[in-house]
Amino acid sequence: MSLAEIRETSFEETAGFGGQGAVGDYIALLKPRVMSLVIFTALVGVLIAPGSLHPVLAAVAVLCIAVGAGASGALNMWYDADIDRVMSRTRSRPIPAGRIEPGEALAFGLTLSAFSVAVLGLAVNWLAAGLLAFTIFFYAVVYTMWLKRATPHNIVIGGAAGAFPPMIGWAAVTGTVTLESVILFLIIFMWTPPHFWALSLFKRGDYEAARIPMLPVVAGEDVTRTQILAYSVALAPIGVLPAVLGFASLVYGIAATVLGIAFVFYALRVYRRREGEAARKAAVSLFSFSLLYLFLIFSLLLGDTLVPAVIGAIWS
Ligand code: HEM
Ligand SMILES: CC(C)=CCC/C(C)=C/CC/C(C)=C/COP(=O)(O)OP(=O)(O)O
Repeated sequence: MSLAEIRETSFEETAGFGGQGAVGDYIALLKPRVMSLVIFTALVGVLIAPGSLHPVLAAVAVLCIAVGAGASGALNMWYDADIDRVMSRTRSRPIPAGRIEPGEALAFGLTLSAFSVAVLGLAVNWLAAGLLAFTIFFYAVVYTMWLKRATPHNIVIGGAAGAFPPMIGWAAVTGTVTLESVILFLIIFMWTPPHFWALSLFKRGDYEAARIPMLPVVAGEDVTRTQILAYSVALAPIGVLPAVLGFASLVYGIAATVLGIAFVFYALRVYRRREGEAARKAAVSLFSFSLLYLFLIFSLLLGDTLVPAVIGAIWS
């Protein structure tokens, strides 16, 4: 996280300086920082998929995924305003802080959702649009309205929503869902639990106060540490699969192996350091590294496609 969150400040707190319902508050409803990585993974899905999509349509596809992702963030904030009001990390968001009316946020989220799905379907293809609609529904309804408040497995199942964007990007170009796009999905799916549980270890008090059944609250910190390690150990080889299956290079394979080992190393530190400031620092480090890991894995996949293309263009 931006370490802004660790410092108890957030983008949402800096937004809204222009007064009630200012543009900055509407941007904050889109959860721009979290969504930036979501959008990057979708962009990589578009750029590495085989086949050709006109560059303008490719840009439209990424824009629609970005708007749809932001819209689902706004719907999440509309529904979660009651618990966001209780948690220190989220209480300055536009709705709990009273800068945006809940009804306005709902209308904003629904309008952008419908707009992004319709434009993607009309301009690109309806498989990608259907996947986008499903992802928005999964995050805003299945995760936010149901799982988040119902079960400590909320992240594992609900996290699937965050894993769809590269598959949507891939489908925008190819019109299909293939093994390659399923692997991209799996990487993010296995990455999400350690990403979030690391944060929840040092934000446990917030979730307790809001009565959200996150794993450390319900099962305890030791179980959470074991789960983090288990998912990290599973993630490391899945991150290498693109090279093993032949749709990424040896360079990618070596780099993904090193990154996977580093991920397990950070998870092991969380597992071993259980007390006081050392425990908190280990969890913060794993959370920060999780963001770097996903960014680098998708950057490497992009490099695999772009570098040969650029070299080819220079030589020809
Ligand atoms: C259900 C799944 C997920 C949960 C519960 C979750 C939860 C969180 C939370 C609570 C934060 C703290 C900061 C904030 O509110 O801005 C955060 C930060 C972040 N998450 Fe996740 N996350 C999930 C999935 C994802 C996915 C799939 C991505 C990207 C592919 C992602 C990317 C990020 C980024 C980039 C940040 C840092 C934001 C900043 O700089 O402040 N997250 N996540
Ligand atoms: C294309 C598309 C629709 C993409 C959506 C991608 C997606 C579901 C990303 C998950 C991001 C996230 C912050 C989840 C946490 O919600 P939370 O409510 O637990 O976190 P909070 O407490 O910060 O609100």
